[in-house]
Amino acid sequence: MITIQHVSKYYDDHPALQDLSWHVKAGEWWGIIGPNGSGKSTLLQLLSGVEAPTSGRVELEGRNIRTFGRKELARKIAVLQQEGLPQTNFTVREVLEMGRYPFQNWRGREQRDPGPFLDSIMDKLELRELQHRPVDLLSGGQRQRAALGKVMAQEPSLLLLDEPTTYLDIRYQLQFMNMVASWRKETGITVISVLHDLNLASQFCDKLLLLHENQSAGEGSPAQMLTEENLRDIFRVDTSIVPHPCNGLPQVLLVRQ
Ligand SMILES: Nc1ncnc2c1ncn2[C@@H]1O[C@H](COP(=O)(O)OP(=O)(O)OP(=O)(O)O)[C@@H](O)[C@H]1O
Repeated sequence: MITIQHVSKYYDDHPALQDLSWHVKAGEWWGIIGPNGSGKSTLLQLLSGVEAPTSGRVELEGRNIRTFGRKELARKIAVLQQEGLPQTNFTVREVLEMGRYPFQNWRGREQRDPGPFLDSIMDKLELRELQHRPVDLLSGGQRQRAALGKVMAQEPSLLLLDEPTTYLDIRYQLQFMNMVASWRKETGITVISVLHDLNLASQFCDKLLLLHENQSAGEGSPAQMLTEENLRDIFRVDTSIVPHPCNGLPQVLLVRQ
C-alpha cells in the first residue's frame, strides 16, 4: 500500500527525517512512536502528500504520491489530527457531508444520495442524536467522534491518525480506538497512527515503527519494540514492561526515580 524509499526531509539545514525506508501492507495497523521532535508528524505529512520529501520517494499503491490529484488522493487517504475538527458552527451532519467532498461533482452533488450512508455512520459512532448540533457545542469526546465520522464518510483505504486521543479522557480514548478498530475490521482499511501512549499503541497496533533522532530505530511487533532497553536508550526513562493480564500484550509501567 505504502512504500517509502530512502526518504529525507530537511527544513533549511535542519533534518526532520533522515533516510527512512519503510513498507506498509494493505490492512495493517501501524503505530509510529518516538520522543518529541523525532519526526513522527513529519512522516505523516509526507504520507498524506501535504509535504514533499527533500530526497527519496513516497509511493502509494506503486505510484509516487506527489502525482495524485487532490480529489483523487482524498478518495484514498484521510487524515485525522489531534484536535480533530477546527472551531466551527457547522452541525455534525454537515461536517460528515463535507467528508463526501471527493465524491461530489462541481455542484457539490453526488450521483447517489449519501444520506443513508451518513446515517449508518452516525449510528455506529453514537452521533445520531447530536446530528443537528453545531460542532462548537460538543464535548471533546463527541467532537472527536464527529471528526472520525467525517473521515469514515470519506471512505478512504488509508487512515492517518496524528495523536488522535491526546485531549480525551481514558474512557473516550478507549472508545475512540475501539471505534477505529471496528471500522478497520469491517472495511479492511489500513491505519497508521502517531501515538504517544505506548500502552494504547501496544493494544491496538499490529506493528510499531520507532523513530529516534529523526531516523528509524527499528520496527516490529509491540513485544519486539516495547522493551525496557529501547525505552531507556530512546525515551531515557526507566520502565518495567509487564504482560497485560487480559491479553498478554506488553504494557509499560513507569518507574519513579
Ligand atoms: N515546518 C517546519 N519548519 C521547521 N522545522 C520543522 C518543521 N516541522 C518540523 N520541524 C522540525 O523537525 C523535527 C521533527 O518534528 P516533528 O514535528 O516531525 O516531530 P514529532 O516526533 O512529531 O514531535 P512531537 O512528538 O513533539 O509532536 C523537529 O526538530 C521540528 O522542530
